Amino acid sequence: MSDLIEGYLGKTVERKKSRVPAKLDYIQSATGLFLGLFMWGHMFMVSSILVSKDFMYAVTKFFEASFIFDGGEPLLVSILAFVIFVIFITHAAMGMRKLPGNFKQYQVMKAHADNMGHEDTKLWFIQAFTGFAMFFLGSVHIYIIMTQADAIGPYASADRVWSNWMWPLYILLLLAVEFHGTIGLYRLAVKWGWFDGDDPKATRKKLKTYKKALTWFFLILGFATLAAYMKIGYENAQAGKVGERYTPTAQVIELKINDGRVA
Ligand code: HEM
Ligand code: HEM
Repeated sequence: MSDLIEGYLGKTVERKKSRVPAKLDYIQSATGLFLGLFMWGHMFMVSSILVSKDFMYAVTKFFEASFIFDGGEPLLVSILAFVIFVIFITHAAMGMRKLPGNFKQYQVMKAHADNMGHEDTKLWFIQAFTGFAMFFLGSVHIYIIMTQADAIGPYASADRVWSNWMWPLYILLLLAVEFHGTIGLYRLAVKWGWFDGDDPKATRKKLKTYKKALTWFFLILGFATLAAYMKIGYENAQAGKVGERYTPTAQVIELKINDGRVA
């Protein structure tokens, strides 16, 4: 009954405003923070290919807990991807509340932003746009990784990027997630006053510089990584090796020794 009254009148029986919006904001910030930090880790793990194929192979096997399960267990990566997907969907559901719902709302927001000429208000627009794009781009990626966790590795990932045409999607997703993530973390720091100190204005300026530096850093790292997978995928396609799995150098040497070819 009280839900019904609040539903129609926008106030509880005690004439108080609901606390739900504040809770939803908190969930949005918490999931955003988690995803933002997760993505930093993610970009470093994925960029292991820039060191060497063997290193990327070792990182993959580490996440499959090959130190416990012989040869690794990709199901663990599927479970991790599922958990991330749930957090991603929760965050997106909270984010939907902030997107303009019709053209009139959009027009009001745009006029307000233009009129204010305030950089942080413009940042909000970028965040709404990149967030919307990730509904589609992020879902495709996470679903594929979750259902094909056994196909992660120096060759399998490169084949997916090149031969399975994931690179155009990754270019867009990389741009969206890097802008959205760093702007989001910046906004969080400002919103909750994490590093305010004695002079919040000076802090905001500093935070802006960090934001810019981090965006550039992760974009350059991300595009270098993507180029590395594209190159390996292209070479595999040229050599007719698409679908072949990578054998780490140590294992190749061992095989050769067992074969009697190396004394
Ligand atoms: C479908 C996917 C997503 C949608 C629709 C979405 C939407 C949004 C929106 C609209 C905001 C603005 C909230 C505000 O300023 O009041 C936001 C904030 C944020 N998002 Fe996302 N987002 C998505 C995915 C992600 C991902 C993958 C990350 C990780 C990099 C992320 C990190 C953040 C952060 C750190 C914030 C700041 C939280 C806050 O201001 O409370 N988001 N998101
Ligand atoms: C547990 C969850 C996740 C796992 C295990 C994972 C794994 C991977 C792997 C293995 C790659 C290399 C390419 C491939 O194999 O297809 C990759 C690339 C990529 N992932 Fe994820 N991913 C996860 C979640 C996410 C999320 C939530 C986002 C952003 C919304 C994201 C954005 C990207 C981007 C942009 C690339 C291209 C990398 C680059 O250009 O440097 N991933 N991911």
